Amino acid sequence: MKKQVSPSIVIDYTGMMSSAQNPKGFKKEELLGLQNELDQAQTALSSLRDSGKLDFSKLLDPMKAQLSMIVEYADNVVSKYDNFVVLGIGGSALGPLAVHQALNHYYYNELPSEKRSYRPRLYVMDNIDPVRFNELLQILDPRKTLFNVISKSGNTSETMAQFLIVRNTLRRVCGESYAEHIVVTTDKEKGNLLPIVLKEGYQRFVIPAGIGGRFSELTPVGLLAAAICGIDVHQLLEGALAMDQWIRDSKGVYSNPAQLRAALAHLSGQRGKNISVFMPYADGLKTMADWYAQLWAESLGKRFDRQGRVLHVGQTPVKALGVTDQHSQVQLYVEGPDDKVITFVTVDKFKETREIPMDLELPEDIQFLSGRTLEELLYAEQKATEYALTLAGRQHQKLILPTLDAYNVGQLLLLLEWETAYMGELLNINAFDQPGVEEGKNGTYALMGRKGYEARKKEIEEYGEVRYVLDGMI
Ligand SMILES: O=P(O)(O)OC[C@H]1O[C@](O)(CO)[C@@H](O)[C@@H]1O
Repeated sequence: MKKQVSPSIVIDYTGMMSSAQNPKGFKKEELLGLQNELDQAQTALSSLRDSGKLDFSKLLDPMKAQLSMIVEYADNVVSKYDNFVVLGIGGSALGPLAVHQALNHYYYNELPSEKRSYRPRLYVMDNIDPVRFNELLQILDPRKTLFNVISKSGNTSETMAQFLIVRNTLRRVCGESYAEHIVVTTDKEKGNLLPIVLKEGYQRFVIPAGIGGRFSELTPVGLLAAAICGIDVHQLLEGALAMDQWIRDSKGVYSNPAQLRAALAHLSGQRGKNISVFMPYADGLKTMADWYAQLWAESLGKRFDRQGRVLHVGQTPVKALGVTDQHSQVQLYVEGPDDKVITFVTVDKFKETREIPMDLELPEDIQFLSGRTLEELLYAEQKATEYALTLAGRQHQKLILPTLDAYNVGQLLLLLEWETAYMGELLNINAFDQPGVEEGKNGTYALMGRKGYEARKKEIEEYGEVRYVLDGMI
């Protein structure tokens, strides 16, 4: 008997399919034509999961057992600190940021303490721009701040640099108790951060070995920051588990949401749509687009297939925001090259409503706004954009969240993670590594003088001895 995941995200893929307005859309049979490959993908992913190589899914349930520890720690520290600062980059920052923005008050940090239930403000320092870094430290009192250093590898230069600066400041300001202001989330056994953690006695949370950074939001990476802000982390996991089960238990492209989304992405890629636009119509989901961009780009942008043949695949993810980008990007989406497939993300019921005041004196041409709501305007704009794209023969689909709450955000995260895994199978690539990033990391080590990288340093310094530069000399 079929079970309903409730309340469930709805995937409306009408705009991808052939219709009177857009005959260029896919026919139902085209998706069914991928079913064999999707079935093979499902079998392959299921054995990967059984063998501990798909832990973003497998460890979801066990993560529930760790939640009480995370929540207990969070509840114990919240009254001691005014600020909670995540230090991390990539998957160690984008997830915490996305969930924070989706589920907390949009101006959470500006709220008076009682409106935050006396919980700390949350900052996510995901870069090493010296101005931003200094300016953050200028506005925070280190004595009232808890820093969460997050690094799966424990080796990332940016995060280590942030950590070293903060540790120095804390030592100077807080003296012997400095270690109480640092909590580290990293691998259980590996990395350069771990020996320091063990030596200096910081509170520690573990990122499971089999979960890569961009798949790690529903581990202590994201759950701790969420629990600190009072987000319902149980519901976040419940939503994720419901989606996980839906995807693992359902068969066939027209039943399985990850198969459907991956199949649509794959077919559109084959038609030369090399760009995947992620366009939420909710400001709370703006940074979800950043999280999705890393997931899609690092997982699927690959030079080789699994047999080592050169492919150079991967759709470029583009982050957009409705309705803001209707006044910036949509012209290009409607009339520019037909190389994009657009995913709208909408919220059926916003947690707030706002009426536009009734004013019968208004000039006739803006009377239509009078007495309506901002959500009505937003929905109308989204639908109108969809229609304009359809008329222009552009493909699009929509993920509809019933509400923007922890349960549905958990579902959304898992859906996007699973469809990425499926897409990796369809492309016959390894979706879980990122060799292209390593080159840059090694180059940085070399240029910064890390031991063992001397030859690389020489190589980089000698590269481009002839330079082409326009420098304003006249
Ligand atoms: O959590 P870590 O190991 O510090 O890595 C941060 C990010 O760097 C990358 O390795 C490369 O961008 C990402 O995959 C990862 O999310």
